[in-house]
Amino acid sequence: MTRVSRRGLLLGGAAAGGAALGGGGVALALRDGDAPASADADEQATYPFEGEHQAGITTPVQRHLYFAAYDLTANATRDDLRTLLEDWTEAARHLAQGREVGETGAVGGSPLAPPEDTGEALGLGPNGLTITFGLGPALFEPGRLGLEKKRPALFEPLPSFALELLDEATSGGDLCVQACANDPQVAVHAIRNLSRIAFGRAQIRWAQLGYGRTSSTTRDQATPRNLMGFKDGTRNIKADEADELAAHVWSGGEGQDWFAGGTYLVTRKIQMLIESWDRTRLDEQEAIIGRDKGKGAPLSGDTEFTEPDFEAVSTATGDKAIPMDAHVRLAHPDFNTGQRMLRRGYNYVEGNNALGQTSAGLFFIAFQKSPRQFIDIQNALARDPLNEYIRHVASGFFAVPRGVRGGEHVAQDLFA
Ligand SMILES: C=CC1=C(C)c2cc3[nH]c(cc4nc(cc5[nH]c(cc1n2)c(C)c5CCC(=O)O)C(CCC(=O)O)=C4C)c(C)c3C=C
Ligand SMILES: [Fe+2]
Repeated sequence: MTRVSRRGLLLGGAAAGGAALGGGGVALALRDGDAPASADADEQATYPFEGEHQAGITTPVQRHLYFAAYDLTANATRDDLRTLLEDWTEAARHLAQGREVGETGAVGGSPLAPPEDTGEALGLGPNGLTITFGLGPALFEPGRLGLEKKRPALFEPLPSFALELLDEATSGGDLCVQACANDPQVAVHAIRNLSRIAFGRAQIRWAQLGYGRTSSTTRDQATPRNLMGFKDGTRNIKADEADELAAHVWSGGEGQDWFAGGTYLVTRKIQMLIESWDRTRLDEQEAIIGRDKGKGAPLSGDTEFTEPDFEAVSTATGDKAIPMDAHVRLAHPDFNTGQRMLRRGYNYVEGNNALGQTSAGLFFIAFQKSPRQFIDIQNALARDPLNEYIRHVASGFFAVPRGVRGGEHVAQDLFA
């Protein structure tokens, strides 16, 4: 289906049917847990689309995100869903290698017909693009697509949470696609072309652009900062922690074989009251998070990666060094029956509102084997003083099927 690699075009080479990147060994194929080591390597990186689990979960977090949720058209059938996932899988296999969509790509077709590929990624490398597909709970509603008997036991809509102010129009969805890449245009190109492919079967319900990762999934990546200025992702689950991934991220299927090796994806658009935060004393900011703002160490002391000591007492105040309601205490596995999650969020900035306040925040993304992990930790955060400075304004919840192997399409066993 794919005509030519985008890099092949940049180098002036025709590469019909060739490797992901033409031009004398410029390709940099990485395993899912490996991070590229330079800017050029970032641009040339490719991650395998196929694997035991979908890419874009443990993959070293790329710099940009374009996330889209889709609704099936009102009269779409189970067969429409299956063929859509088939077509999306085929396109994603090629996009992940930095190749154009369609037989004739962006400029190789008839001048009398619209091009098959939209073309804005011509000349850009693969940029480590990963495409991750998810299914929304409404697909399993009785009487809708005949999939009710295939619903994983834990896949119920999320409950409502304290203080959230969700916008329905930018929440939920029947399907989701997470595109992550080191170049924003590459991520946007992927979603745009997948949306074209969906035409007549599904349309975008909401989409979110994110920049500046707010977590790391490998030890090679420095911990990035969120828009509150704090290092975020220090204690995230890392790609090489196989036992932690098995314990907290990969589902056993809940009696549904098609879902074994999958995971649940929760997104939360969390608006930050940036201007109020910026007028808050440094020591108060640090007490709210429970970590030092400079190096990211827990307030109990030492370095970023030192385990927090929740019993340590501040000699200055006689109180607990990490306050009883600090974010990192409330979210820590020790106080949440050992539960953890793999976080993979991004910053977002969307101009200003009518009051001149910055419309910015965290597009929180977490993968977990059970929705309970998110629910319990989010409930624990109900008394987080951080809530004075944030508001959850949108929510997404999806079942992410296992990865595909040669010739398969995403969620193939769902239709068996
Ligand atoms: C329900 C889950 C979580 C939401 C929502 C959430 C929002 C949120 N978090 C920060 C900033 C930080 N979070 C940190 C750690 C951390 N946060 C969660 C969960 C949620 N956060 C967890 C599970 C953890 C790790 C706890 C642990 O195992 O120790 C940190 C510290 C650095 C780190 O470990 O990542 C920061 C900083 C913001 C600003 C925010 C909402 C806007
Ligand atoms: Fe957090």
